[in-house]
Amino acid sequence: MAETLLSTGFRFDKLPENYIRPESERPRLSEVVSLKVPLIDLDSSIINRDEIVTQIGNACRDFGIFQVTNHGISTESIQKVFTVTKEFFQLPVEEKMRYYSNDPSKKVRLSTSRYFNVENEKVHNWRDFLRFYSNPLEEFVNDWPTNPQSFKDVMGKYSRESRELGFKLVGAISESLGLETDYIERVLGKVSHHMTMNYYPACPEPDLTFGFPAHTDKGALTILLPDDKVAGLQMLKDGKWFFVDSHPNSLLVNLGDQIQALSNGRYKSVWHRVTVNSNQERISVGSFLLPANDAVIAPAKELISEESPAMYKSFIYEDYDNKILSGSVVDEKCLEILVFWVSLKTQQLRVGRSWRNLFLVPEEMEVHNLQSGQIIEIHGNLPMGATSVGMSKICRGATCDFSDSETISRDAKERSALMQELLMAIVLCVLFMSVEVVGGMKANSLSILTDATHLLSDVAAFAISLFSLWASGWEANPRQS
Ligand SMILES: O=C(O)CCC(=O)C(=O)O
Ligand SMILES: [Fe+2]
Repeated sequence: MAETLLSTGFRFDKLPENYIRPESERPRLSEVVSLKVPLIDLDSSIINRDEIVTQIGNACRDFGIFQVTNHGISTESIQKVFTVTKEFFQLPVEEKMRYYSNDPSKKVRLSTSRYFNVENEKVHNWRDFLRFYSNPLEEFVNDWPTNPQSFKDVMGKYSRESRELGFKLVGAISESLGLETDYIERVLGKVSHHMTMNYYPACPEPDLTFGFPAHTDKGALTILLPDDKVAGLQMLKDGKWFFVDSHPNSLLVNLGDQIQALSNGRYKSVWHRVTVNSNQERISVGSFLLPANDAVIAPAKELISEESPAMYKSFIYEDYDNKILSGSVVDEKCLEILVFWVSLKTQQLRVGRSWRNLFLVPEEMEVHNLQSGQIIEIHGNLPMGATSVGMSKICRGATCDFSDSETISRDAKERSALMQELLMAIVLCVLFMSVEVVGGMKANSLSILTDATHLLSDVAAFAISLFSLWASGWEANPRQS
């Protein structure tokens, strides 16, 4: 196990084979430029609260990530968090290994790469991390590291402060959606709070790997202490990756999947990733607000209307979390699994049988009225350069059963059968058309020739339908939903 940790003091001069990403998945560092994300001053004695709420709402809508200043956490407290983090990763390996585990359900856990079991990964990421539960503090603090000595004091204080700040922000986010201030907090229930200390050592070949590959955060809200001296955090905006420029003494706030679901997709959990650096290590500390395991997450009914139907099926957070921890949605946004996908594929296709009258009539898609047990579409929404498998799923009541290879293949079979029928219709039309063209010319009959052109328009219509069916099998990605 120890050999998988990176924070051993050993300096590699070449990237080990099992960290090298395939060509198409590499970070292309030289092509990425910086982007300033909105910077919001939370001092309500200077700025009117309504204005703060509006700014937060705009940032959530347009970026899914923003920075806050005057957040109430002292620079000294933040500095101490960085120092403790650095000291922890500098501890001798044997000392750190007391906390090492590959089991993602552990409440205090040092590990490496992503959150899942590193043994199941094909390609690792250039990152070690310590993740620990932090709420209620009394329940978990005893199991936290005792070394460095100030660990419990510093991290206990910061976790309490950042959690409180998280709740304030969640309140403002609720208001910005036109909901009651405590709406999101009520839905999240007895919120869990986790902290993660990330350590990205200097990397010999940063162009070939990631510190943390593209992902969205699974919870409601993340408050991140970014390393403002060493760049690394990138976000996806309008299909392009940007380095996030962080303002000194500010905290980065990014939305997680649960806010995307609760807001019925008005706000998006932001795709982000971390790249590494050839001569400098990088540190960051995340503070994660997560729903209670039994919280039922669904789009707020106030945000559902005729024009804006429910985009997500309701689900129980624990099922969602288990799906992520299983590692089976690596590189995908798990939330997209719950999307009601309004497209030709989920609309009922009624196919007229006559070769002249073959047509596709989409029946009313009753997104709001989908009952438990009905098939909804899942589609993996992948970061650029990654590959995915299209998926379908069946939801039972509020919970969702995520296993669906059967439905995937049934769906693909249906599509392929329809495509064959359309193809047959096109062939028949072209045959008849050819006969009519030849016959019409021989008989000098304008009416037969006109009928042939009519057939040509049918062929065009079938071809468009065929294309639509084919395209409905494409998978979504961060650029195209
Ligand atoms: O290290 C960073 O800047 C980001 C880390 C992150 O995205 C996470 O812990 O979820
Ligand atoms: Fe993250």
